[in-house]
Amino acid sequence: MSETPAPYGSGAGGAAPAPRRVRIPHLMELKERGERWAMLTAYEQYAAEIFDRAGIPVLLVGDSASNNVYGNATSLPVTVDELIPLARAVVRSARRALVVADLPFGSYQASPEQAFLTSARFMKEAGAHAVKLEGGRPVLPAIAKLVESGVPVMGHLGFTPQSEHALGGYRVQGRESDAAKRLVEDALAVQDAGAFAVVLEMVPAAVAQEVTATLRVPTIGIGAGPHCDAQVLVWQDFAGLRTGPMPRFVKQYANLASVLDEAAQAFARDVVEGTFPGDEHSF
Ligand SMILES: Nc1nc(=O)c2c([nH]1)NC[C@@H]1CN(c3ccc(C(=O)N[C@@H](CCC(=O)O)C(=O)O)cc3)CN21
Ligand SMILES: CC(C)C(=O)C(=O)O
Ligand SMILES: [Mg+2]
Repeated sequence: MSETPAPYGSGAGGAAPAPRRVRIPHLMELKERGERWAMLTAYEQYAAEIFDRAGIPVLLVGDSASNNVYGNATSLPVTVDELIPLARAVVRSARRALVVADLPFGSYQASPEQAFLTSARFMKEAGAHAVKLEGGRPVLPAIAKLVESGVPVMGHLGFTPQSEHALGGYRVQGRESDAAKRLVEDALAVQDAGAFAVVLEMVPAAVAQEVTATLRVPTIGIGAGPHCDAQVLVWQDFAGLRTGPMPRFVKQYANLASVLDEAAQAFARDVVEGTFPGDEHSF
């Protein structure tokens, strides 16, 4: 009769049956029905559990862990060995969401074979359900190789942070009409190579609208206007955990930094003043 408490890390549901995992065909159905959806990044257990419980259907273990977990200034330095344990934690913690692992800079550009070996590591060692990689024409053979080999691929066009030095910084892409035309062509090529979705980062809303209308697979916008099939934000941005200047495309839905600031100050004060621990915390 006594209830055994769920062990730490077992998730909120305890003995509840595992809900059905979101599958890629479902994302196509949502597009056909005109239903929009949200994606968030996640890099660890509690964020993954919370977003999964909230019904976010796709979680991205972004290479943005580089500058949101590992303390780097950009996404360039993060390695496969650093991302795999984070992806594993998210896969273990999300019961329903599809978990996509972002392939970091240098782990797929050399050849389709390199892209496959890196993706196989994310799938075998972390249990990732799909991978994401950046770029258009240069990565089409890699996308085709992955898809032929059973690896679902999410594309990423527009501003591609791994190329920030080549692109000359954080800038909107596809503003000129020839660049917009190339973006639509690249998106079609990425789809035709087999990608199941395409992230569009920092592109004019009208261009993202055209890509969204052209593609059969869903577009996922970040700074790409309201017409995409889905939207993605980095979780430390949307939750206000990160402080400092935010890109214009971020909407802050909470202010976790100030919540934790106050909590840390209160804890420190209680310890200094001797009011923590109290009798109720002591044995
Ligand atoms: N926390 C975080 N959020 C992100 O959205 C994000 C990352 N990290 N790391 C990887 C990339 C880098 N990205 C970024 C980073 C900065 C800007 C930025 O500063 N944008 C400014 C300037 C735009 C301009 O000059 O045109 C903005 O106001 O949007 C944009 C995208 C998006 N990704
Ligand atoms: C912002 C998303 C699309 C991303 O690539 C990342 O978080 O690394
Ligand atoms: Mg990324």
